[in-house]
Formats: sequence, structure tokens, C-alpha cells
Amino acid sequence: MRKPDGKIVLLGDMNVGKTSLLQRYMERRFPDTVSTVGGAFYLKPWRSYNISIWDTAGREQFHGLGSMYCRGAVAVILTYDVNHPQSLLELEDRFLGLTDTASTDCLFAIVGNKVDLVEAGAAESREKEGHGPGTAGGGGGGSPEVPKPVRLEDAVALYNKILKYKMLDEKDVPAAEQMCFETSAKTGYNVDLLFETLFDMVVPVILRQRAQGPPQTVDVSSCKTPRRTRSGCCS
Ligand SMILES: Nc1nc2c(ncn2[C@@H]2O[C@H](COP(=O)(O)OP(=O)(O)OP(=O)(O)O)[C@@H](O)[C@H]2O)c(=O)[nH]1
Ligand SMILES: [Mg+2]
Repeated sequence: MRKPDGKIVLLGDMNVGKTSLLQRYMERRFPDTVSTVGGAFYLKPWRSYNISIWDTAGREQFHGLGSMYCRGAVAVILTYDVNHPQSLLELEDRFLGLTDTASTDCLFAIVGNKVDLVEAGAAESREKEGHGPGTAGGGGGGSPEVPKPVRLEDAVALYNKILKYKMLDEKDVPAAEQMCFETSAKTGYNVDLLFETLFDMVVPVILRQRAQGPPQTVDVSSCKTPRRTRSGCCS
């Protein structure tokens, strides 16, 4: 098997849907998942490159492994659940620090998953209030404004905090609007857009890294070995 040219890592709290997003993209389905143990990866050929995409465990007990998985990453997908504000806060509090081992020109995407539940919840409350499905609660025809527990603006604010944390100038990185996504692994909404936008963006990073010399290697002495690692689908 050819060595991957670049690595993308999914990070985020347990249950936000990291494994489901990856399976939706790679396998085109939404199977039942079990909470991830350790990590697992897929290899995605993209143009003339091989990109590895790492799924990580959100559970606290595996937290220490996160920085090992991020080592040398060309992009990190920080995932939260749009229905759980705490999962967005956790990205800043618990997961951002893990990306210190990523490549210096690592790209960051922020992904709010499970948007289908917002729509479902809104439809349910409309019905409870006596409005039929499809009515906009007295509105005049346009699609109803669905209140989301976490708004896209909150993700954009986090993106700007990340730039500060990494001491990056916004002129040198993609705009927040390009890097904040709302997805549904269940319906597939925006899932291809997320991964393929990112693949296209990481290609120049891979080329830059190649021009600069050999890829960074893992210093195994500085990280704990996982007790159990679920093997990747390609291993
Ligand atoms: N409705 C809905 N459910 C989802 C979506 N994505 C994931 N789920 C469900 O959320 C639960 C957790 O999904 P996982 O993909 O296992 O979450 P995870 O982030 O990988 O969790 P850990 O591996 O524990 O870190 C599962 O029951 C999924 O079926 C989505 O877009 N919509
Ligand atoms: Mg998982």
C-alpha cells in the first residue's frame, strides 16, 4: 500500500457523529455505529494523492491519543453536534490543544453535524402547536426560520479564536465562511462538500510540505501507545 501523502483528522466530543460522517462519505451509508475505541483510518485517493482520514475517539479516556493522531496533520475537522452547545465549547476547551502537533500550515474546518434533528424537532413542535407539516407557523410562504441550539455564527466565532490561538493572520488562511459547515451524516447533507472542499485545499499544503523536505515522523517515545486500536478498514 502506498504511503499516505497527507493526513486529515476528525476530532470532537463523543457522539457528535465523527464515525458516521466518515462512513457516510466513504461507504455512502449511515450504519449503526459503536463508540470509537482508539482510532481508525480510511485511505482516500484524491487526484494523484493518497489522503488518510483518521477517525478518533471522543471519549475522555482516549483523550491523550488525540495529539498523537494529529501529528503532522494537514487538516483537522473539529466536529460538534448542532443540538448540543456543550459539544462546541468542548472543541475549544478540550480538543484545540491537541492540534499543537499538527503541521504548521494545518487547515481547520469546523463542522456542526446532525442538522437533520433540528429540522425534525422544529416539525414536531409545529405539529404540537397545531400547525400542519410544511406550514411556517403563520409565516407568509418562505421557508420557516428554524432556531438551532448552536448557530453557524458560533462556529465562525470559534474559527476566529483558532486563528488567534495559532497566531495566524486571516489574510493567509481560508475565510471562516468557507471552513464552517453544517452537515447531516444521516441524510448526507453537505458531507461530500465538506470532505471534497478540504481535499482540494490540502493538496497545495501537501505540495508545500514535499518541497520543504521529508514529512514529519511520529516520535513514539513522546506518546503513549493505545492499549487497543480498532484497525482501519484498509489495514
Ligand atoms: N440524526 C442523526 N444522528 C446522527 C448523525 N450522525 C451521527 N448520528 C448518530 O449519533 C450517534 C453517534 O454517532 P457516532 O458517529 O458514533 O459518533 P462519534 O462522534 O463517532 O462518537 P465517538 O466514537 O464516541 O467519539 C449514533 O447513534 C449515530 O447514528 C446525524 O447526522 N443525524
Ligand atoms: Mg466514533
